[in-house]
Amino acid sequence: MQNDQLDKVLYFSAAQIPCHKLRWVYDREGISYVRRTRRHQWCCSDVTFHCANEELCEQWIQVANEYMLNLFNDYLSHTSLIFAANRPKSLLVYINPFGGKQCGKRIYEQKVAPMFRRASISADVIVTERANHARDHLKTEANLDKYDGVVCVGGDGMFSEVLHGLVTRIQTDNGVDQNQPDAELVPCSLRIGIIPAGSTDCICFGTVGTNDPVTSALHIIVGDSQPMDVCSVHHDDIFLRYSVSLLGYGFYGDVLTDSERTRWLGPARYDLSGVKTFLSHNYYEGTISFLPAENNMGDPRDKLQCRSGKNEILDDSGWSVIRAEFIAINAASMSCACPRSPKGLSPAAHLADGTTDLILVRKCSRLDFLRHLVRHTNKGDQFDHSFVEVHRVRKFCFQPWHHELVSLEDPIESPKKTGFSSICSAQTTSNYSSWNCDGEILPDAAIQVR
Ligand SMILES: Nc1ncnc2c1ncn2[C@@H]1O[C@H](COP(=O)(O)OP(=O)(O)OP(=O)(O)O)[C@@H](O)[C@H]1O
Repeated sequence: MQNDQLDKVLYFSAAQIPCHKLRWVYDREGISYVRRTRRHQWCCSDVTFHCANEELCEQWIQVANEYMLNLFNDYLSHTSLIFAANRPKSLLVYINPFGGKQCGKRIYEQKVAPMFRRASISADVIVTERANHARDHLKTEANLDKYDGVVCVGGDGMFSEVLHGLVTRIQTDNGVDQNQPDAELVPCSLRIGIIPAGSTDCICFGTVGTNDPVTSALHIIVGDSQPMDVCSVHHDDIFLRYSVSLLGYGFYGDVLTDSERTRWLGPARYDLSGVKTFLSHNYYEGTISFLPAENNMGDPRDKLQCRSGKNEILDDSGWSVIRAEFIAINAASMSCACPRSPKGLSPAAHLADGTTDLILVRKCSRLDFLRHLVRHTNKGDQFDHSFVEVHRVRKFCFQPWHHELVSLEDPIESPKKTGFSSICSAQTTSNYSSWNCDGEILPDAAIQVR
């Protein structure tokens, strides 16, 4: 095959197929594109090149490799994804071997590392040995000057570790006190890549649109980037955590608290805890105060998604205050979509404009709450209920109120905990719920978020 023929065939192959549905496979035998059909099968192939001479074959592979990466560059820029010209050359990779179905190491070694090698990216790999290993290493030891980016192989918890490690390190190096809620944080020049290998992988899904390690590796290789909002969470003047996806009090806090007891179940633990928490049907009293975003930031119900990264500094007037009984308070800084809930908690949440979508679900019947939950999985509008309101906000505070916990089914007496109901209400002894902050439980219920 002549050079120009290869050029044409490769061009047709790459130009006609959306990049997230495209994979390439090549070995000593030749090179082929693999394309996903409508029935989600992998069908081969648009180009296959065979060569008896090994050295010549290597040369073809090298040439084709350069062509393919250039074509993906063109493809990405034509489809208006934000494209950064400076591709990474050196990466620091953290693998959580225990995330999701415990496949992180295999995914990286079999799918991602070969692609990085072919793209001439050098990677220092650390397989974590304990929770917070990646965070602590980034905070104190890692020589960040050596790298163009940090990659985490795992789920949302792993991403959160890397985010905390990096942001904290940059602030420490620059003398910024994270405990000051109004401190101006120093931006971090290193980008974070996510190779999905967790249970929900909601951050990867919300930014890339799919949970596929090969697609994510391609985005990393070509230097694609997506800015993201990061919320800081404080209790009085103590920094607690950063959040990029969901801050949930009530229902999602209770689900997480319960699911932590059954980690051995793997991803199925969320289903079990979801059902138990739903059946418990707890509600919590508290005061939520929030600073609404300006009108030009859109509305959570306008169905207009935005990934642009605009973020103006504005004044702090116009706070609203609501005191009520809530089944759930959720702040979604991104859609929080995942394969199970393709729309997510707030389908039109903007990815990077300095706002979060605050969803307040007030006390309602169990059936009404079920209707609300089911609408996350179908075409119905989950905000179109009298007991649900949603606001796009820049800041908010929550203060819980002491309250004797009662069942909605029986507001006079406390629930009796026998038989099946004891399973359902096993976690309901507290007056407060907890905040689920991107999959981690916060130690305080009273928080300030900006
Ligand atoms: N070697 C390790 N041993 C035990 N825990 C670890 C280790 N490395 C990381 N962790 C912790 O495991 C937790 C869960 O990891 P991860 O987010 O990768 O998977 P997941 O919880 O299954 O997925 P998701 O967060 O998407 O639901 C993280 O909070 C992380 O701190």
